[in-house]
Amino acid sequence: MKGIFITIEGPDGAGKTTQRELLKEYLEKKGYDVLITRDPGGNPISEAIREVILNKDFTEMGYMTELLLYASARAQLVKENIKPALDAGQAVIADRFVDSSAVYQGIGRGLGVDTVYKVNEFALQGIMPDMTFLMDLDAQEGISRKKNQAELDRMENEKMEFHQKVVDGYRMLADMHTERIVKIDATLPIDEIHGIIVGYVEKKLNL
Ligand SMILES: Nc1ncnc2c1ncn2[C@@H]1O[C@H](COP(=O)(O)OP(=O)(O)OP(=O)(O)O)[C@@H](O)[C@H]1O
Ligand SMILES: Cc1cn([C@H]2C[C@H](O)[C@@H](COP(=O)(O)O)O2)c(=O)[nH]c1=O
Repeated sequence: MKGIFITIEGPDGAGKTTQRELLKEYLEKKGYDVLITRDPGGNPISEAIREVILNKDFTEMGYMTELLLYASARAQLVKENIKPALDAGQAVIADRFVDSSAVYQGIGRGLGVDTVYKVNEFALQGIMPDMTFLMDLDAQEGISRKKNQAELDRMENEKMEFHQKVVDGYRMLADMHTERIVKIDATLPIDEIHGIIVGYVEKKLNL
């Protein structure tokens, strides 16, 4: 049996992790075996790559290096965590996936969305999300939600212009993939957003 793969996307601080946890609880109550994970991360190798990518001292990192490091972390995440879980029939909920690369590296860094998907083809092993929820929030509001502004990482430290490109890129991607990506107003209260997500998931899973 093949499981279901749900991703939660959006700019930094948009509420992705909050919604991932609530959806996990909901699906577990419904009897699903759930794996939650994050990209980059989710296993020791991908977490180690994450440390390198987000290190705020590595300001000299090239955009192509950045793209390849995200793809490497994702290759290990797919191999070690996501593929085995889906093969075992689990529900996988990931905080970010390849759409983040499309938007941050493809659009934000200007490498091009096609280049991003081409590079990631090797990492994905044919796996794409069944459903994606986009937490749609303006860039400034997302960054402002981060409690400790002194601890912003290398990506969060980018100029507001970059973060706004990311937000616009997500909106464009959602408009291009309405069959998979659901855009949600992330300024709504947490419970209301959870209710909207549950509505879509119930429909998809016939719950
Ligand atoms: N709908 C909401 N309205 C107001 N605040 C929210 C909402 N959802 C989450 N928050 C708060 O915003 C902050 C960031 O939330 P969260 O960590 O879930 O975002 P994130 O998108 O996972 O962030 P990151 O991109 O850094 O991983 C937290 O303090 C959280 O409690
Ligand atoms: C997967 C992925 C992520 N990013 C960026 C987005 C965030 O700024 C960080 C990840 O931090 P989070 O706390 O897990 O949200 O990395 C990216 O630029 N490209 C990607 O593919």
